[in-house]
Amino acid sequence: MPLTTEDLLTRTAGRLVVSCQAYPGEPMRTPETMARVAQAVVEGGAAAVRVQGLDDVRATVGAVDVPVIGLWKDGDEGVYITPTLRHARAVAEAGAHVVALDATLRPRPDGSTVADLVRMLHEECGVLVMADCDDLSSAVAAAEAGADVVGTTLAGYTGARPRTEGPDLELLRAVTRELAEHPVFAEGRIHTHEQARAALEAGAHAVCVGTAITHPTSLTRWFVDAIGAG
Ligand SMILES: CC(=O)N[C@H](C=O)[C@@H](O)[C@H](O)[C@H](O)COP(=O)(O)O
Repeated sequence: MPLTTEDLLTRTAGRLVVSCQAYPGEPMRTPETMARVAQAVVEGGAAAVRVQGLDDVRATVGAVDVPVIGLWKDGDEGVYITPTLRHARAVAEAGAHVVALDATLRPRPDGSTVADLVRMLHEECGVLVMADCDDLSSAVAAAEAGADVVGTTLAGYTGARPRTEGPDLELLRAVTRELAEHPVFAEGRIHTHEQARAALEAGAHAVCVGTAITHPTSLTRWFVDAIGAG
């Protein structure tokens, strides 16, 4: 049975989504490792997980019983999060319940629009869509295009907004106010419990945390820097 928007929203309301990603060349970058990390965060109470790469999606879908938000990062510049129809279809076929994709207003490499991607994912693949946005206008456009969930994922990474030290709460407030009933996931630079609570207070439907839970190299570096031991 495919996941419905209502199922996703019920399961994630006021809860934590955890992004489990390792980066190219890193020791933890294997699908088996990320699936284990996903299992570990689900044991801790994660309501859904977000994973990158087709093999990670396949491994994780078989390992956890929570919704899996899948994406395919192709490169690290420009539109790289599930950039084309081909990438989006592949993530859906790998088993993701929700496909996350770049929903900024920048042109996509295959000339597709967010509306094209949403239509294909809903009608042909039967999966949900998380729109990774970078500012208010892209969030409004993604909601209008029919994305099931809008995320603040790309705020601070495209030049549309300054890169705030923590989450971009100003944008989050503006998006939740403007979109009213449309669900918004707060994502990006949420590093503390207080920031997670503040994101929910700002109107987020759910909070997605990555680095501060699943990236030991960064966590270690933060401690090393804090004690001046680098
Ligand atoms: C900008 C971009 O490519 N963000 C990616 C999106 O999938 C991931 O690298 C982030 O880790 C994720 O968004 C979670 O954010 P944070 O790790 O800050 O909690």
